[in-house]
Amino acid sequence: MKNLAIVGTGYVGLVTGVCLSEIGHNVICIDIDQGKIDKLNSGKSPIFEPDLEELMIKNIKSERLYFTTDHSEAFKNSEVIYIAVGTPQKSDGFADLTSIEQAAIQIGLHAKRDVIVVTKSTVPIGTNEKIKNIILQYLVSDIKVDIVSNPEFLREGSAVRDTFYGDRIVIGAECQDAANLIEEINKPFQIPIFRTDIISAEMIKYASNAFLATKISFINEIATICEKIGANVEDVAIGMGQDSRIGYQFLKPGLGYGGSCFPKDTNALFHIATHEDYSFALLKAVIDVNKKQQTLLVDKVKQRFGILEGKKFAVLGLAFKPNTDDLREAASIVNITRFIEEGAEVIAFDPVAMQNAKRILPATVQFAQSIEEAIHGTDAVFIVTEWKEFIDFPLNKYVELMKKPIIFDGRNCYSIIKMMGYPIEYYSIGRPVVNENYNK
Ligand SMILES: NC(=O)C1=CN([C@@H]2O[C@H](COP(=O)(O)OP(=O)(O)OC[C@H]3O[C@@H](n4cnc5c(N)ncnc54)[C@H](O)[C@@H]3O)[C@@H](O)[C@H]2O)C=CC1
Ligand SMILES: O=C(O)[C@H]1O[C@H](OP(=O)(O)OP(=O)(O)OC[C@H]2O[C@@H](n3ccc(=O)[nH]c3=O)[C@H](O)[C@@H]2O)[C@H](O)[C@@H](O)[C@@H]1O
Repeated sequence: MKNLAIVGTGYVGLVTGVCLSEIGHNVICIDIDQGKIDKLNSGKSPIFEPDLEELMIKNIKSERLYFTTDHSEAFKNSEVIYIAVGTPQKSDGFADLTSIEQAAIQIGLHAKRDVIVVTKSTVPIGTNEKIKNIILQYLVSDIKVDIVSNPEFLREGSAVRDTFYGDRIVIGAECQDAANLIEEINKPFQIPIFRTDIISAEMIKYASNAFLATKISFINEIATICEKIGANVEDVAIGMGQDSRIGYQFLKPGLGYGGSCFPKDTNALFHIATHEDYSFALLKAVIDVNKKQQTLLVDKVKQRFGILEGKKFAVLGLAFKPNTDDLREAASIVNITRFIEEGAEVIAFDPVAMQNAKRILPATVQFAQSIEEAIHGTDAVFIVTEWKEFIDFPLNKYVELMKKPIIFDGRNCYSIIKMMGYPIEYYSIGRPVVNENYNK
């Protein structure tokens, strides 16, 4: 059992802190956001993540999990300090390392005993070395500092599960004693550990996200061709995935990838390559395909209606994926903004992301309290996030409640065969249109 500090209580920091306390460590989480820390200290999670709050409360009660805004208090007894602050995209495409640099300065100023600093945040190649240099530059106490890169692979919406059942834990280190200690801390998770040097660990994270993004853009391109030739992309993906070298995962076509990571990390890796005088042409294509994919439904609806002015649209799903309240780079934002610009009226519904959405979406967007309220009297429904509620929603209700039942499904929630049994015009991604122009 070790004394650990985690800097940053966002998706990664909070989940990491809670899970490390659950396997027996003493964990203190630090954030500069007083509001977040107050909320955490009152037993409430500031983010929606399945199982997180229950596990958090359990470990607070067991006195293994604490929250503070005071770096000096948090670092005083910590043998290991994890950095899990944000690394958002800057306007030039590179990662913004301001929070990382701040965290490194605070470690330099406040660490009081020999310490291993573990970087969980996704950072450009060479950043761990920079972190070490900043810490040493600001170091007040006479202590030894080692750096370990331990990139995070969890997904939002299944973050707790991913932490307990991940495929691998990557540990990049120069000092083998430091790597041994991080391995020992993680042992109770019983997840295979892969050890390497720091730079390779940094690259593993970017390469993994870029590869997953490539799979998504690839299947989205195949989906577009399927629409043109009359094939069904879902069958194509199954037939491809049966080859274990390809696999089924991340071959789900839709409105492209959103979220806080794939868009920023693909851009960051592209810029890292460019900085090294290499044009990463494949990754550039992945990024371009994704941009086009996000607004595919706008093209489809314009083709169907001509002009959108005066139409009333329901948008089901605002989060960038189900089981999260996160709207960062969500397809809902670009689509809704385009609908409003084109003169349509928009009423939106999401089971958990509406509070966050109200801060981001144009002020004219209306919000419904249920699917029924959202779709009532509308000219078309757009499914942007594949929440289970939408998948399970009785199809006859679209027929009953909409002006004329027309669905543009950006996430292929319903089977084509099932849709054929309803008088609903149904446009999805990479599959034949059902009842085309039925209501015209
Ligand atoms: N969100 C995700 O699913 C994943 C994110 N990552 C990476 O992990 C990193 C963190 O991402 P998120 O958790 O999504 O970020 P986030 O934006 O949700 O949280 C970051 C937190 O750090 C706090 N913070 C900033 N500077 C601080 C400082 N000096 N001291 C203490 N707290 C400070 C902020 O107030 C904020 O609460 C990023 O590099 C991201 O790319 C990696 C894997 C998954
Ligand atoms: O670095 C990160 O932050 C994380 O980024 C992703 O996790 P996340 O963004 O939470 O969610 P995903 O499930 O990967 O979905 C990302 C986006 O891709 C889309 N997607 C995913 C899979 C698919 O087959 N098709 C598809 O369009 C989703 O709708 C979503 O918009 C990775 O899956 C994690 O391994 C990684 O740790």
